[in-house]
Amino acid sequence: MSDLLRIEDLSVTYRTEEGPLPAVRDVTLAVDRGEVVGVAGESGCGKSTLASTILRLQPASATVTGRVLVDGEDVVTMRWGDLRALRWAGASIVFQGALHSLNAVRRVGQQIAEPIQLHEPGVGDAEVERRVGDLLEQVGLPAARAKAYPHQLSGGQRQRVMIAMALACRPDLVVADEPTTALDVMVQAQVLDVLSALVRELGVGMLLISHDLSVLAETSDRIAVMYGGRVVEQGPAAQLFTDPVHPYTAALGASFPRVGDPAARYAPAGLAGDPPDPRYLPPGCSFHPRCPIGTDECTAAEPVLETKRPGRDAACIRVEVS
Ligand SMILES: Nc1ncnc2c1ncn2[C@@H]1O[C@H](COP(=O)(O)OP(=O)(O)OP(=O)(O)O)[C@@H](O)[C@H]1O
Repeated sequence: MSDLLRIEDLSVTYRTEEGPLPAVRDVTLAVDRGEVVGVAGESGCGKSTLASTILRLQPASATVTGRVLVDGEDVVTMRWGDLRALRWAGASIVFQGALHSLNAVRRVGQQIAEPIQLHEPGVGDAEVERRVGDLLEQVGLPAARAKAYPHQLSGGQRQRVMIAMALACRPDLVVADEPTTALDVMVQAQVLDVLSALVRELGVGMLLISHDLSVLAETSDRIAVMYGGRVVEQGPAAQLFTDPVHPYTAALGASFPRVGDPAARYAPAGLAGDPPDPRYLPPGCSFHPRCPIGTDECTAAEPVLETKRPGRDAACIRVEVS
């Protein structure tokens, strides 16, 4: 129970005009201090829903069951006052597309200072300025860039500013949802290196979300792979990438070239078809219609996530325990 983040049996269902849409189903996951846990999967598998629910930023149309414990406190049932205190200071989030969310008419230093001024009103101006300079240097930018406006920075530099903002109040936990997707692959790798090194150095825990398994293999300690709203495999990052247990992980890993390869693609090349619509999940294993080793047996029941090899969990009846 000492995990910084502990997600237990989390399910998130959206109300839609066409009926309930179960975006996240029975997810259990933990992140410790100084640890980077990657969450991988194709578009629509529930990664962003998971990320937003951790800080209770999910839309009002979402019904949440299960628990999201941050430092032992359940975010799902937390009172608003405690939730406000938690955001930024206890846990912060870097969103997908954050690149465009900086205010164009304010200097980036002012924007990094804002969460500090809001959450730590006792900190004086000189100290705030010093911390902003330190944060910029930590993310690999000169402190003097605090005076720059967003348009004076490159995409990679702006993303570094977003990371500095996320770290401004010294949170214990950072949730990063596709933080570098808009950047070219070389810059992506640099920004992620900075981010994961900082997380380890500062003892922060990070949940890093990406559709690209190779990116996660380079930066995470452990990885959870999602499909159809569920975790279908989890284990140590390097092993999961080089020696996948679940056929979906294997397909996902084979589809993405390593970080830095300019030929990076965004769809699993070896996999026919699309991920399922969560409203109309196929019976049994939701991956079976696309699975290279699926049989009729796979349609009978949804496979449970179980330990197949030491430290390696997968939800697939076609994989023997060994
Ligand atoms: N506000 C919403 N209302 C209804 N359905 C939603 C809402 N947000 C997401 N969904 C649906 O929930 C499912 C999971 O979406 P989510 O964005 O969490 O997946 P994702 O893996 O992060 O994909 P992406 O990388 O494309 O954002 C999808 O079927 C999506 O259409």
